[in-house]
Amino acid sequence: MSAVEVRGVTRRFGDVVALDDVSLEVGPGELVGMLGPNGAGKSTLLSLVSGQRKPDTGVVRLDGRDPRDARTRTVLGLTPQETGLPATLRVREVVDFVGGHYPDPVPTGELLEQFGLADLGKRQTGSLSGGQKRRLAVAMSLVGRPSVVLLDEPTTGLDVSGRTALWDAIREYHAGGGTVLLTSHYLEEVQALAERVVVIDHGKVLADDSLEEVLSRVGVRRVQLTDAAGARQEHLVPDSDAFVRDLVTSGTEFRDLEIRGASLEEAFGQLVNHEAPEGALR
Ligand SMILES: Nc1ncnc2c1ncn2[C@@H]1O[C@H](COP(=O)(O)OP(=O)(O)OP(=O)(O)O)[C@@H](O)[C@H]1O
Repeated sequence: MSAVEVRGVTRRFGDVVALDDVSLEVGPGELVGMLGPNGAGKSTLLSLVSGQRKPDTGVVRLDGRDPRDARTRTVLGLTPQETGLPATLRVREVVDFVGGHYPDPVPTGELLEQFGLADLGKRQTGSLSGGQKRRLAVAMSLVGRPSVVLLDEPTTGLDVSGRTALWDAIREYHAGGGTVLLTSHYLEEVQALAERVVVIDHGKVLADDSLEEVLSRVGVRRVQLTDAAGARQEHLVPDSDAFVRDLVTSGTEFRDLEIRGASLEEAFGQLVNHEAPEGALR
């Protein structure tokens, strides 16, 4: 049985089609990264999987059951994009409160230790830095020993060491058999963590495969050259051999030709800008 199943799901907000016939399955123990530009539909998808919203059409299952049923959600941990922590409650109190909703929570001290928050247990959450709040928000998603965790941009706003520490915590959870579906704007984050990447734009799944496979299917090459006027030009092309043949045939003057594979950012840009070569995507 899939940990997460989304089948033929459409969700509109007024005239906006946030999700357009989306299907996605995440198996138990998988770690899937969801990428897409602002407004692509990622958070909407997570809100359906976590039972906060209902699809207009289609089916959403969490652990084989309806996520709108509170009993289903005892298997779920969630870090939304923004967490409204009660400012006057202490860190320990907030973790105790969330853990109290689950049958077998991780002891609060243990969890705070794991997330480098042990010294902050008595602090009111309103006094935490943005990065500390973010760490607490991710820690809270794991307090109930969930089998599935949804993380919406878990490391946004964190410095490099904070990000690395959270990656380690996510990896540890995953190594223990946990299923993770996360969104990110950091391609390096998806590359560092995910085995599989789902690219969404305008409410549609553009690609769903291993990161390497997605990149190779995009197959973008970056060609740089200096033209007759001495200006450096850059072209992102699907077939650099054909591009150079055409260049030479056309008699255009150039020098200092350089060709290399595109970076992740460039490849992702091609994917979501619909500039990918015909047939490049599934
Ligand atoms: N409650 C709402 N009311 C109206 N429109 C909404 C609502 N929630 C989302 N939308 C719209 O649905 C689309 C998808 O939004 P969503 O938040 O799912 O995108 P996202 O991929 O998570 O973006 P981001 O990376 O910026 O978080 C957007 O056009 C957004 O404006």
